[in-house]
Amino acid sequence: MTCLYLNYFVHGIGLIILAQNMKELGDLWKQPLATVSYVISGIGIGKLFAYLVLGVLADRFGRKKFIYFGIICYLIFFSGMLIAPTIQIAYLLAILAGVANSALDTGTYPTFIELGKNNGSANILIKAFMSAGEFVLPLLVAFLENRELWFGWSFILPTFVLLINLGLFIPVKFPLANTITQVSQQGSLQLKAMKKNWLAVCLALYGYTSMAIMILYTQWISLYAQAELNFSNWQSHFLLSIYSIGSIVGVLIVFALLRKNVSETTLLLILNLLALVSLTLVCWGQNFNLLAIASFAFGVTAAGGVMKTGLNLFLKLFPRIKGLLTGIFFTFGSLALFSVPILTGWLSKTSVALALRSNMIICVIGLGLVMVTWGLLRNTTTLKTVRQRISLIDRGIIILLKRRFRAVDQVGQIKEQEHQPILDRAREQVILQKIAVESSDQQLVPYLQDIYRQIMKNSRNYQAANQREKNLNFEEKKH
Ligand SMILES: O=C(O)C(=O)C[C@]1(C(=O)O)C=C[C@@H](O)C=C1
Repeated sequence: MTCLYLNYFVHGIGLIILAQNMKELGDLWKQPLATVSYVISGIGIGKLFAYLVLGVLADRFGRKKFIYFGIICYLIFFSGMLIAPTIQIAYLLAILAGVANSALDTGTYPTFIELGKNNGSANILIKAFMSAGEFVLPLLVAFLENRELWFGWSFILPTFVLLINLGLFIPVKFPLANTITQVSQQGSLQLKAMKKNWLAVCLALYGYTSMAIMILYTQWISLYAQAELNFSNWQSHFLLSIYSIGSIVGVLIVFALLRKNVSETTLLLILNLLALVSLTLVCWGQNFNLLAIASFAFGVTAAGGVMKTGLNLFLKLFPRIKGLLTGIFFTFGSLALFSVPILTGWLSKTSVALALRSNMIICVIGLGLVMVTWGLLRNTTTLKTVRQRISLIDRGIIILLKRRFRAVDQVGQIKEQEHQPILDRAREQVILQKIAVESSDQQLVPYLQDIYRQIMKNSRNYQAANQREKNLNFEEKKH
């Protein structure tokens, strides 16, 4: 299944290749930056129209065909971009890249689930391969620029990888598409319809902002560093690469925290807050080291799995329509892919700084959405959270019971020395009486008393067993 991941390495490159070559493509097509930015928006358009349709079709017709389709579309995109005779054709090719992305996603994600593997870790690996692509490409672009080599090599590399991957992919056998999805009630939220509607709106919009924040950043950071801060070519592209490394680190952190049962809403809240802080530093800092650190931190917090965490939360809200929700969430994400380049292209006519800094507004809106979500979900209980609480209480009870058994054992020893019987009805009666007095909830008294009868029965058995064992040891020593 390596080829499924390799596709995402290429996809990571595809996401930023136009933005990273904006100047060169502008020269090639004899168009200003803003027009190249419009072309980039084509990717979003492609995804926008393809996600829901391809998602439904991939469920029906099997996954492999759609991954083939994705690879072929990407091949046409990467190789065609260099020879696109007009800006319109370039736009069509960008749309094709968006379609390729949707086809890969709708084919790959369900496949991982159908493979029965831990899809959490598969998702992490997908993201890691994507980030690897996003990491390698800016370095390659900077290398080509510095050596004054043809920028087109950055398009030839992914074409080459795709061709190799196609060869690897042909013999791969796919699991049968499993159309029955189990509805997991675990973790489904018990909320009022009104609250749910608001949450759905917030989270769908979060699909937009969480994607927009990343797209805007990757599109403008290198240009901003060059144009506004006079950073060298290498330094400017490095900022994007270090952001990609940050995103990989972020994915690992989010993965680890979610496995430790940190709540999704808390995680989203903290990450979005930190993303805003690091973005502020990037937007207003001047020093390269500071920007590099802030860019890394922004990668960790804004591109390290927050979008996926938002989606997870969304799916928990309505566990019966996961497929549709994934489509809706990614459609909102695609809206961002499509609209951000257009809006920022327009802003860049004023200044590149304005284009980059507009990300602050999106970041604040994203944080607002997460805060509303957090507010709506506060005090709500899920099966998972209540069970977590019970497990914690049980841990405490076990510690106390262990102590009780130790004390009971001591009583047993004293009783044996004093030749008293183990059973002491009077004492048991006192204990049961005390429970009735001490329990603030009278309804619980019979249940508590029953539990204590069991505890004391087990105490007696434990005492008897210990006495027997002691005597046995004593007999053995005698012989
Ligand atoms: O207090 C005692 O005599 C005990 O042995 C302890 C204990 C208990 O579990 O609390 C156990 C058995 C007796 O019948 C009464 C009480």
